Amino acid sequence: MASTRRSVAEAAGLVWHAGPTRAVCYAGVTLVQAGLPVAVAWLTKLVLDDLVRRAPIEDLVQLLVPLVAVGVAMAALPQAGAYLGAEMGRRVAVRALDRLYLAMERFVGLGPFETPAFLDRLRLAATGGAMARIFVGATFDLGRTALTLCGFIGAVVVISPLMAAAVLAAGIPALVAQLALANRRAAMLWGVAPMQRREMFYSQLLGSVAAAKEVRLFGLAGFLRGRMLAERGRANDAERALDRRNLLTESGLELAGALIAGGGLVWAVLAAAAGALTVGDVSLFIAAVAGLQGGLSALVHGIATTHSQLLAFGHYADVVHAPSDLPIAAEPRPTGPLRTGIELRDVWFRYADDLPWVLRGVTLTLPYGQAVAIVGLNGAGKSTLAKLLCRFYDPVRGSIHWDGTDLRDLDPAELRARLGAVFQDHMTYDFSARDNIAMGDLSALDDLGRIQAAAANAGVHEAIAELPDGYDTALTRMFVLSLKNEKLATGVTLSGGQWQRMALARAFLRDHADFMILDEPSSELDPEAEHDVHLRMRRYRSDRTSLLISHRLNAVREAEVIAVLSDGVVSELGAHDELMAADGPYARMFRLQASGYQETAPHPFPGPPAPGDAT
Ligand SMILES: Nc1ncnc2c1ncn2[C@@H]1O[C@H](COP(=O)(O)OP(=O)(O)OP(=O)(O)O)[C@@H](O)[C@H]1O
Repeated sequence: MASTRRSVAEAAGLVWHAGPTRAVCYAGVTLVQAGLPVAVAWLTKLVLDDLVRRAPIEDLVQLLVPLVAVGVAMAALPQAGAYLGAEMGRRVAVRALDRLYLAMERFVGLGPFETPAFLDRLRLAATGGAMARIFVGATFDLGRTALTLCGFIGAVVVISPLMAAAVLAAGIPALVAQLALANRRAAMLWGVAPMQRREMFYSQLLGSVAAAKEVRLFGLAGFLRGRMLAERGRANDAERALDRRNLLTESGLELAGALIAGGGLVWAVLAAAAGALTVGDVSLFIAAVAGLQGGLSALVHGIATTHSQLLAFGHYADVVHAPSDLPIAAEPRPTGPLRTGIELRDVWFRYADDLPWVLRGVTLTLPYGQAVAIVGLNGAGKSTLAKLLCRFYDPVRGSIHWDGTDLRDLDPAELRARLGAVFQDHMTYDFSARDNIAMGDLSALDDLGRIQAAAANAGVHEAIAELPDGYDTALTRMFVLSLKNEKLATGVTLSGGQWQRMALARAFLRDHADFMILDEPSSELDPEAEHDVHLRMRRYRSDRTSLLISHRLNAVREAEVIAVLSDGVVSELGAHDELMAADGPYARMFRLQASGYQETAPHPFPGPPAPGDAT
């Protein structure tokens, strides 16, 4: 009930903010439209009665003038109403879209976007939001139908209260049945949402450039198509079951309505023959019963449709009113320039309560102006730690401090404005080369000089300059809309290493950042490029606080502090020389990697021993 109230309030707010004057005009037109059919029926009854009793022509004219006026209004008002409604609907839709995506910005962490239930809700919310204009229009229609209905009920009550009660009584079960159906439809939509999500996943895989190689090489197309169709089949089964139920219920209701109308007609004609009703009464009765039944049926359908739209709209309202996924300080402390460093104090973290711990008490200081490197085996939690430093998640236990202030007491947007980062799974935007780099700092969107400097720092300037349209070349094989001149273009794609340099250029664009996170920034580069990029990064990092994550130990050896992460804790800490002298796991990993570059190194994938080999 509370959620219904909230949805109704949200819809009313959307209408009001879309333009109060327009809303009032639309409501006025709707109100007048509602009264017109009843006025026509009543005036027709009076005209017929006057005709039967041979009333003077002046009396008839007095009735015919308003009857014609009402007819004209009935012809003209729907167009005016449709225009006002459509304009209001467009404005409502824009505002709904804006509010939904504004609300999504409130989710400052990554958690919700990794939760299937949230993703389903988001999809339904987007549908519900897009439905806002239909929902609002349907609500006004519903109001008009209800008012017309009240007018006809009044008319039938005047002639026969008993008949009015019978027709109304027939409508109540219909209303209850339709509401139940609407609830079932909403539950069905929620139930099939995961199937639709999976179906979309398979269909996207089948059409995705990224998956095309493996799909073809491993012959996955048939398998994926089968799974996609299986999901569609399950969703169809659920829809079919509901449609069958609808069919039975609605046929029964229509039949009952027809029987009541027929019975009423017989009664009215017999009553008129016996002199209990006038001819005008019969005409009004026929018009009123038809209007009442039509109106009741429209009302029942309208309520059911609006109700199911309201339930869909509820998902939209849920998302729009959802609090942030991470607690945001009511009065955040300012995030000043980094002065002393960043500290992790006994940080414990797991992605969900039912998942294993990734970090089990990490304590580490990243001193101001120094480069700290984190190394460790796959899955040790290095990227997780980097994400915690961006406050994409909060530690489950322990805390992270920026110059002594807990990250939870800072404004996440202010904190992130002070960070630069290259993530292991960096983005490749289907934009132009210029826009791709500008995503790192939108203030540089129109400053080609800054973009070129960042590209040069990342060692990708020459490659971009040689593209057909230089920095304006679209980096995609899809059709894209340039952010700059809104022209459609298709372009070229870059190699993996070039994309990685683009990600670096984005990070370098933030040359004002206090703290730089580089998570495997050179994993896709050839040895020469890697060497080059590391030289550039070293230059860039000097006098800056940075965190470097890399499996290439040669790349991290110059960091002031190297932390080895294993079993969820920092197991070794120190400069390269200290760690080598300690001869622990770091030294072993380093020697193992170095041995890979020796000509006499053992084969990395030794085959099974040959027959006769000594064991
Ligand atoms: N979004 C997520 N949801 C659930 N578990 C996750 C998520 N991201 C990572 N994990 C798990 O957390 C653990 C640590 O992952 P993480 O990516 O931090 O390791 P890593 O040290 O960076 O590994 P690699 O060297 O392979 O990049 C892994 O077991 C991984 O499965």
